[in-house]
Amino acid sequence: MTEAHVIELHRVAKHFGKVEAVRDVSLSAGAGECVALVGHNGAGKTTLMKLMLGLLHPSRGDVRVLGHDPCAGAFAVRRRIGFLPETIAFNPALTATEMLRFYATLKREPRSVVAPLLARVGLAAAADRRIGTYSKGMRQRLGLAQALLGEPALLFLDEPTTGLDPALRGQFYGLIRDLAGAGATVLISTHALGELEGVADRVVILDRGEVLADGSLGELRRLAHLPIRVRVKVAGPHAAAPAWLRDAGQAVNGHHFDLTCTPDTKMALLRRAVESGSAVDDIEVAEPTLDDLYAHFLSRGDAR
Ligand SMILES: Nc1ncnc2c1ncn2[C@@H]1O[C@H](COP(=O)(O)OP(=O)(O)OP(=O)(O)O)[C@@H](O)[C@H]1O
Repeated sequence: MTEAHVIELHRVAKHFGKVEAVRDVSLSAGAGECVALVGHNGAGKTTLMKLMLGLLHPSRGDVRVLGHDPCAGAFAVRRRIGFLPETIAFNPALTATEMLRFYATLKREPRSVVAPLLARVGLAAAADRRIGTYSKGMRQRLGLAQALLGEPALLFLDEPTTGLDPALRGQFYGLIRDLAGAGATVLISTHALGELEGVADRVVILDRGEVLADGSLGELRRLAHLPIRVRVKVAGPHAAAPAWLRDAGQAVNGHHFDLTCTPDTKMALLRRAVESGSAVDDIEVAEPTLDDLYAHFLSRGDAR
């Protein structure tokens, strides 16, 4: 196995009876890479993760994880993998320390790893409280601590931020960035492309079991070539606005014109607005959001 191939899927398909959950998917991930699997409900994200975890056999194609067939179930490979499932149920009567010690035993890790791990996910102060008293965010961090047992080389996180508030989500992603920075390969599945800026090195957009797009957010933005929206506020009424603005823009509420441009024409448009002097009061530039990007690729999928 080379560094470039911590995960390698070649033309993988998975059928459940007549349901084609995954169709002809090829993807790879290298050491230290954080890859997001993004797609609506039923797109095939969990199925793909289960295939990589060796919990499902592919109907077709080849899956290699850390250089091995995950279905072989070799303990030496499994112990290098961490998994945070979409829903994880802990015994509410146990404390976080007791629960993690139990998981540490399963992974053949010493008990001494538990306290530092709980501190790492911000649960040191609550380590000896029963899990039944934990908030959703605390349970999620405990789930992450469980996944981090044994310093895994490969982490699978299935919709890890569902139900977390923005501050906790930020902390969670901070931890994930640190792990990837330390060389772990991280695979995150999510519905929310919008929260992946600065987190994922690569985004794989899935739809009905197929890969619609695979690249960094920058690459996907370039590929989509979505328009940039520019809103210009004029000093007086619409009719008194400079002629170029009345020709190129769409008049909206009161003193505004909406225009669109591309990355190539943006600066020329802004210069023109600035050169209009006191006739222009303000300029707002709205780059396409990640949600716009997601909608764009999904609409291309619909056109197939
Ligand atoms: N064990 C199974 N038996 C039958 N169908 C299944 C099974 N597991 C998954 N599917 C189907 O495969 C498709 C993909 O499901 P999967 O859970 O992988 O999607 P997902 O992208 O993870 O969705 P979600 O975001 O809702 O978790 C769905 O149509 C689902 O109903």
